[in-house]
Amino acid sequence: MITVESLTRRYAGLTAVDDISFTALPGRVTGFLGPNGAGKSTTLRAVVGLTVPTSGTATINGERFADLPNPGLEVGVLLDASAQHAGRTGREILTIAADTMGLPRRRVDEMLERVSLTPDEARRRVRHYSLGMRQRLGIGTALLGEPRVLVLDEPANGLDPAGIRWMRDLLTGFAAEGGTVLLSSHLLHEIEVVADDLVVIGNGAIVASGSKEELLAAAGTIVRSTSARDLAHALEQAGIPCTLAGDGSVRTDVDPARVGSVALAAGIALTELRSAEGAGLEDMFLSLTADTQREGAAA
Ligand SMILES: Nc1ncnc2c1ncn2[C@@H]1O[C@H](COP(=O)(O)OP(=O)(O)OP(=O)(O)O)[C@@H](O)[C@H]1O
Repeated sequence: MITVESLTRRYAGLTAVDDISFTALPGRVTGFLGPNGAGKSTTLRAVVGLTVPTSGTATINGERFADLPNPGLEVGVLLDASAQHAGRTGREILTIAADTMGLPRRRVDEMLERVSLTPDEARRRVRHYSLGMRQRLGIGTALLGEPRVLVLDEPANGLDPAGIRWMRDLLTGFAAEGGTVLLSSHLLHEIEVVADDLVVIGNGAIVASGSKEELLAAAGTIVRSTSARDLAHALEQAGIPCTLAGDGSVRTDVDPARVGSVALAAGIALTELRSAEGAGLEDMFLSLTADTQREGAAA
């Protein structure tokens, strides 16, 4: 289990993460989503001890990462697949990791096979690896110590379609055996398929968290008109809070019938009116983060 409690991280003049709390539970895949610069990497780095919080805590099974005696046996981490030493071969990287964790060398061969790196690829230097191969090696390093917790930043990055499916099966299988997975991704379809729980962050603050089903069901109404601004104004005049999403739609928590009657009374022609339920993660994401999206703000 990963527990983040009142975590704040400030850099000179900027609060990257502002008093956030959430948990990633065993047996579940928790997807961590947010627009560029929202604070995802900062949070994941704090969880694995690479960033010191300004205040608050992040713990893995109740312990701070820095206090874990042999962290690789408890938590597998893949934050930046390109951060591996480019001059070493894939096999050398896994061997060094196995030695550091006190694992038998045979684990290296098992892991190369598990992440589908061939003996020939394992002998190549990492600088000659494709992004997808680096990602596989990174996953291999993360899984080497058979940890019960995984923390992954954009794990599907660079993988081909078969690789993405492989990663998906690996993560759901890991959670099905009781493991805890916390992963960030911009690939919303991937998150939608793989995640049980979601934590959505915008501008350093949590804007939503809960089970995927709960969050997708509570998505409200999506409406479009020839002028989104006029529609938003009419809804606000009628006391209905709404947001202008980055894709030009207007989102609100009230039901479609109410929105339709306000539009009719205001003489606004609608081009789309529907319940957001079932609209999927992308719509939910855009509506929740509308205030913090660069494109949304520009629009
Ligand atoms: N070492 C640092 N020094 C100063 N500012 C930083 C540092 N690391 C992150 N930031 C700032 O903190 C904010 C959050 O960055 P972070 O990398 O956590 O976002 P993110 O959600 O991972 O974004 P992306 O989706 O683009 O990867 C950004 O404004 C970023 O510029």
